[in-house]
Amino acid sequence: MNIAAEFIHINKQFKGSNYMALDEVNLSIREGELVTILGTSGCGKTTLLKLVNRIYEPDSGEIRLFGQNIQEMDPVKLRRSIGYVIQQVGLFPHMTIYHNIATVPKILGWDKEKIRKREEELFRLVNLDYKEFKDRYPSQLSGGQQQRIGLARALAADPSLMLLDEPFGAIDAINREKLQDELLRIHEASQKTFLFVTHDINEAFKLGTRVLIMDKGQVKQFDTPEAIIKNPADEFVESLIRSASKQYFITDGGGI
Ligand SMILES: Nc1ncnc2c1ncn2[C@@H]1O[C@H](COP(=O)(O)OP(=O)(O)OP(=O)(O)O)[C@@H](O)[C@H]1O
Repeated sequence: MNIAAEFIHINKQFKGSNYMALDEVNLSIREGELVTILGTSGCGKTTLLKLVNRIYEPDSGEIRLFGQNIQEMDPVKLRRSIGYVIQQVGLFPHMTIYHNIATVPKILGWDKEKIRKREEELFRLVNLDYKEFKDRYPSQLSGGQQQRIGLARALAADPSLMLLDEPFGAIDAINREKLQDELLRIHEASQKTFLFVTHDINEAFKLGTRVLIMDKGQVKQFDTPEAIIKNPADEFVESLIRSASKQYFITDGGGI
């Protein structure tokens, strides 16, 4: 299987800070994986994502996407080739849902018919009725619906990599479960590589094909949910698992 993203000796320390936001991070992520990134507040999860779309630059080290060093890529083109979903959604308030989703396809020069077909496909994918929602403005949608549109917009130009930073963090528990199930379905259907930041342990273990556990800028463990539960790498990982709700760790089947 191809390698989608590689982090090679990545270090990052913010100006004025006396510790490393990322400390010697080495990772290799395969194409098609849904990697969840889990850790305590301030451990470097968001920084790791923002290095991938070059909102931040590392102090040292190299990041490769599909074999290409991102330092050698034009940052604007790079960002257009990556889907990015954040907790605050970030839809343009003065644009209809249709035009929000069409932003990147328009920049890429798609014709109207191609955009319309893609929109219909995306609405189906995120489970919203095209006719009902396309002409609404973001403020006329619930938080969960907005986040679905955020997801659709990020997927619009068929990016090979999706970065998701706590996308469901502000959604109530019931809708959050639904969105998680939809995300799993979308990932399965798209076979794209997803990097998903969360501080919710249940979410990380439910969604991740592999879970990346971080603490103080360092990778503590990177493995499948089952392997982490069976063999936590150290006390930090063990205590994280212990602190999780019983939902995914103690079930009738005895596992996740
Ligand atoms: N732009 C910045 N300038 C200075 N320090 C920063 C900046 N961005 C992040 N940091 C610091 O780097 C460290 C890692 O931050 P980061 O946002 O990556 O953490 P996180 O794991 O995503 O946390 P959370 O779960 O709370 O969002 C923190 O100590 C944070 O204060």
